Amino acid sequence: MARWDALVDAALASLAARRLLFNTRLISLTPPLAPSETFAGPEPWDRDTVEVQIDRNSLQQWLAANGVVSSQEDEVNGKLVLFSGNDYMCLSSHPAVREAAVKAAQEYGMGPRGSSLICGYTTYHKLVEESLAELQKKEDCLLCPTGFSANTAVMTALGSISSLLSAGRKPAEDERIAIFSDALNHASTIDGIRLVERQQEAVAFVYRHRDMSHLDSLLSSCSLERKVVVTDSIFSMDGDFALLPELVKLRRKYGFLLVVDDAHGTLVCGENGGGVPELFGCENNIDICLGSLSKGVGCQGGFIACSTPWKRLILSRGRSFIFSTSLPVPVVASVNAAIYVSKKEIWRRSTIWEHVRYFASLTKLEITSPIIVIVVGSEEAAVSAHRHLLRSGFLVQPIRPPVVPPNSSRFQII
Ligand SMILES: Cc1ncc(COP(=O)(O)O)c(C=O)c1O
Repeated sequence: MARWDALVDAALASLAARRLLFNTRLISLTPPLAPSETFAGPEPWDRDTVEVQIDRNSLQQWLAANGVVSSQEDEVNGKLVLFSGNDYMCLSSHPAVREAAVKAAQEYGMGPRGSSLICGYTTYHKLVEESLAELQKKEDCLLCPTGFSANTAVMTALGSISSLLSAGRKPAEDERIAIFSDALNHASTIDGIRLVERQQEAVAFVYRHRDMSHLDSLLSSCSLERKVVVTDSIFSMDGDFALLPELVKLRRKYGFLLVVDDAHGTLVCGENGGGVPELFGCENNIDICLGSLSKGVGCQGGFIACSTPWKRLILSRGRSFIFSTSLPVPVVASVNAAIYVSKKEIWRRSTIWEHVRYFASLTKLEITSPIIVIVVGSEEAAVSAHRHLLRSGFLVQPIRPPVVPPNSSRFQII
């Protein structure tokens, strides 16, 4: 989007003039070797990611929580099958991922502990940024401590454009950024928007969940020029996809900046694991694609894939990136190994989708993504079903108000 490119360039020039344009400072470490072994199908360790041992006291406490009185019959053997984790690809327990973390820890401990702008950015971080940029078909990428901080960093950097271009005064109303956000976006996006609203750098418009005609009417009646639309790619509480092709059409019509949080799609969706943008073939029409490294990648951290000028702006103005310690080297080494494995063991991705189809055929529910949501209604019904599931050996966390609206308590099965 030419308009946004010009705005980012102007913001960067303003930062440069004030000597506030930062960059990461590379600490040189010997690059990690490629993992020694990958596998043609599931192995026993894959079970480690979906099975946990719970001691009897904890289990009693879980059962007793929420006012439910537990009883003798509540004694289960303590081994639970997890349906509440986000480790879609079962990569967290992969030998290559473990080995990479161990090796890096032995060689470097946790690595230099500081913000990436001070001393926390190493050859390992750079390598992972490069492979994520390639995966997301973007020019560049920035690693962040978490997916949450990636979202707030993007929002504060966006908001800073209004301040930087308003020559030292509070941005006038027509200089603010109009952020259009899906009603069911993740808390990290919402908090990021709240921050920039508080700074009077942006005005937020919340459109009804996936309602493109509502978004269209909000966009057409908004006189602010600097428009941004932000959406999750898969909504974690409903398990449905953002309508990316329709958003791309609206982007063409209005010239807004499109920001997608692909936290649940990275490695999971698309032929190469490029996420929901790859699934819909619209990577080139998404300006900023961010995500989490704690879900499909099975490790920890967040990333922002974008153009180099955007990266420069975010690392100079994204407060949750600047003022936070960078990811430890063993974690980054494990992310590097996980991405490598996901390219080699493509059966992992197809297995997820086989499971989705199998679950749909068993339950006859209309299921479209690997986040399966079963709405049970009242909190009491959810707590009682949760207890029943626990006693049957399944850990499926109920999601209740205020996270979801009253009377729509549900199970999120991942
Ligand atoms: C859509 C979405 N965005 C961002 C996040 C935050 O990611 P992280 O756990 O890496 O902070 C989550 C995690 O729950 C999420 O579901």
